[in-house]
Amino acid sequence: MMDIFNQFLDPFLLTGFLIGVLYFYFIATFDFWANNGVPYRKPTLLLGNFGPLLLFKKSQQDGIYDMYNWFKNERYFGVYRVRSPIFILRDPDLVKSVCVKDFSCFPNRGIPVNTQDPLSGHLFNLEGKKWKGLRSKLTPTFSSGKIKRMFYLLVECSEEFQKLIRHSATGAPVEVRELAAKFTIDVIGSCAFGIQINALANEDSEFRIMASKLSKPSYKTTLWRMLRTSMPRLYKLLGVQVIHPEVTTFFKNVVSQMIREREKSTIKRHDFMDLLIELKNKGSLEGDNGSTQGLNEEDAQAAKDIVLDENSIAAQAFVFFAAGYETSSTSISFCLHELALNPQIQEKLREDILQGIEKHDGKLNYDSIQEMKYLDMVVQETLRKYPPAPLMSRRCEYPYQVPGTKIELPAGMRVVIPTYGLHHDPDHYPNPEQFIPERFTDENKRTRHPYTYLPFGEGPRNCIGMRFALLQTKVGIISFVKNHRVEVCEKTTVPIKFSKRSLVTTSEGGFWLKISPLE
Ligand code: HEM
Repeated sequence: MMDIFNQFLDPFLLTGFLIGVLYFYFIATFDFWANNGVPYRKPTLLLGNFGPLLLFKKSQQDGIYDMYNWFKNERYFGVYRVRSPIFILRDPDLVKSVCVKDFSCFPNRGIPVNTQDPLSGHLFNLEGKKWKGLRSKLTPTFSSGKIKRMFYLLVECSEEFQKLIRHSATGAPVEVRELAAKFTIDVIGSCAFGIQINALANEDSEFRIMASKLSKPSYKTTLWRMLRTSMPRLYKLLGVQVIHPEVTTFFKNVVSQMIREREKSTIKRHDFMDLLIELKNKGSLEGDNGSTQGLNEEDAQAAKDIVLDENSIAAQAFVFFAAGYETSSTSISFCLHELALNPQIQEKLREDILQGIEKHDGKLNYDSIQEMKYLDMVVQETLRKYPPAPLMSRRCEYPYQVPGTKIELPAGMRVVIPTYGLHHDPDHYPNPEQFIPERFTDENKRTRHPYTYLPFGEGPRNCIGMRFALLQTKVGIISFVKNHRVEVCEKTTVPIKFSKRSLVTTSEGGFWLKISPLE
């Protein structure tokens, strides 16, 4: 007996045994799709079907596009991320079922979160009743009325932005993403945190430093993210903090200081910080009895039960910043890139913008932007060709029979909506690589399935900041195009190469363009 035990302790045998256990652990799930009659591709040990993405050989956009095209005639297919099966939808009717019709089965994204992180309790991460309560509470802060009152803050930032654009219009190549990011950092800083950051003027602004820590993930955070999807239990057990502690401390301090200042002052700025503080102190917004309207009794109670304390305000302001600054600045940059490649579209856009401003006594106001129809089409086409979020995720909360099939997804299954694949499918968008704003005339939109266009997601879990995001993206584009021409230069990359590391769709080497003032 002792002999067998000693033999087992032999380092070679022990290593062999452990390798065997690990091998069976990693392949144990690999028959899941075959057993369920779902089309799939043979996965690779340790990486599943995500090898090129996990090893940074491909961008998320290219990876999703390839997967989407593996099964051209199917409504759905299965893949493995490391060892976890994931169900991917191709049929827009199924997207509608998951996001809207059967939302009660898919209310959460299923991205593991470590709640030890003080900023983790934000809307994007929360689940179940906590999410529903907070979403109902926050929705009125994004109403068109509230955003209209904030518009003057966007105009202030746009004026600073135009000075910087004028300064950069020397005819030499300019990296426009850097400029656009300074603008969106200023806008979100001003509207969400209530402070004038002045990233546009101040190269060393702390907000800019924190923003770059957020958008450029280090090798360490990338590895943690891999662990999060491949071994969520271990990830939670280790209590890993994906957000850098320095970033957490910074945002928490900014918010506590702001709350203290605002509570002493009687001046209203009408920004998100004012609204969040009002929610903290009064439970709902003045003149708004709608935050619990349309909810059943249980959900209305959940909304009332949500108490916004200082930590929670910091977490919401943080997610508005994290979800809003880079998505909008890259959208502005992609749009400028396309305008430089398509001078006739740029000309038509400028006319639309100048006419809109002229109609409103030469002023850029909220209403004039709503009337710029061609601008809206250009922005929609930009978000189609370059959706900032290339995919969306949902988790099945209880066994779900996929409509029109005999397939039953078990509780816990991740379902992915491949936004980038749908936006580049020639069956929905002929010549998908061409930039054609006319795809978004009312008439053309009516000819398409609405669930083939998903830049802001869909259903009750869609982007709460959509209205604000569109507004700041449009103000950013207007600031450029109104008085300046953008052109390609020797440093412009055509076609764009997507970054292999970034979670948000962006170009690998930046967006280099030439800016010149209009005569
Ligand atoms: C062009 C800019 C933007 C794009 C393309 C975008 C896109 C998205 C997408 C695709 C989602 C996930 C939707 C889903 O799962 O169905 C999302 C969620 C979210 N976005 Fe945005 N976003 C943008 C800007 C903003 C801004 C400016 C804010 C805040 C000020 C914001 C706040 C949020 C929040 C809080 C969520 C989570 C909502 C929830 O889970 O209830 N986003 N966004």
